[in-house]
Amino acid sequence: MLKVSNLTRLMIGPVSFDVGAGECVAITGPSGTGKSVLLRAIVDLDPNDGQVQAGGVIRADVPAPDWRKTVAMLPAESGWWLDHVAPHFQAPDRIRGQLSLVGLPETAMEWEVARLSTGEKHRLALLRCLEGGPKVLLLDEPTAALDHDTTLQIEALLKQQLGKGTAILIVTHDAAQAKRLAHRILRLEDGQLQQVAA
Ligand SMILES: Nc1ncnc2c1ncn2[C@@H]1O[C@H](COP(=O)(O)OP(=O)(O)OP(=O)(O)O)[C@@H](O)[C@H]1O
Repeated sequence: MLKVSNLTRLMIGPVSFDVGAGECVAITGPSGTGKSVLLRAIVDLDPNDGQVQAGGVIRADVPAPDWRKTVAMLPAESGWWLDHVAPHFQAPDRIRGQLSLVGLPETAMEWEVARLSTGEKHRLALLRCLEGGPKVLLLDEPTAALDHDTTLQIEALLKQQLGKGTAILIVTHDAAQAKRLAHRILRLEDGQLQQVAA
């Protein structure tokens, strides 16, 4: 589903790897090694070299906004540019019914952004990422701000996505989470990816 070939950006690469439909690959590695830089390069937020394809779409052939409909990224810090939650979604009424999947009440759609906790922002941003039905999800420490039970709830949602055939590349420092979710674990160190576990 996701095919990365000879990608280079700053201290990374060239790296090549695939993530299949319905497959979850975890990226681990020391702090500052370039895990977020790698995700940002794949989603084409920063200049980089190499070829990236997703679901048969070649990144170089489509405008960036179309690419990001196919490959959606949840950054470590999500962006919020309006005062309230609802207008950040394309179809807030439809998403309202999904808030319980991330442990939030339906009223959260009406909340002011200024009151959101870090974990609430993360959970809402994940629903926002999923709204467009991306084929590939890039997740940068999606549960870093969450308690254990909510983390498991988010993981259940991610497993549902995997069941639908979404490919997931997740950066996590949580070895137990990588074990629970990932089919393969890659470690990024010195600019290169090494498979560390099946
Ligand atoms: N635009 C940029 N220009 C130059 N250096 C950058 C840029 N963005 C990030 N870096 C540097 O690249 C390195 C890797 O950053 P990155 O955020 O990818 O680390 P990480 O592996 O995700 O770390 P952590 O686990 O702490 O989140 C850091 O030293 C960072 O300062």
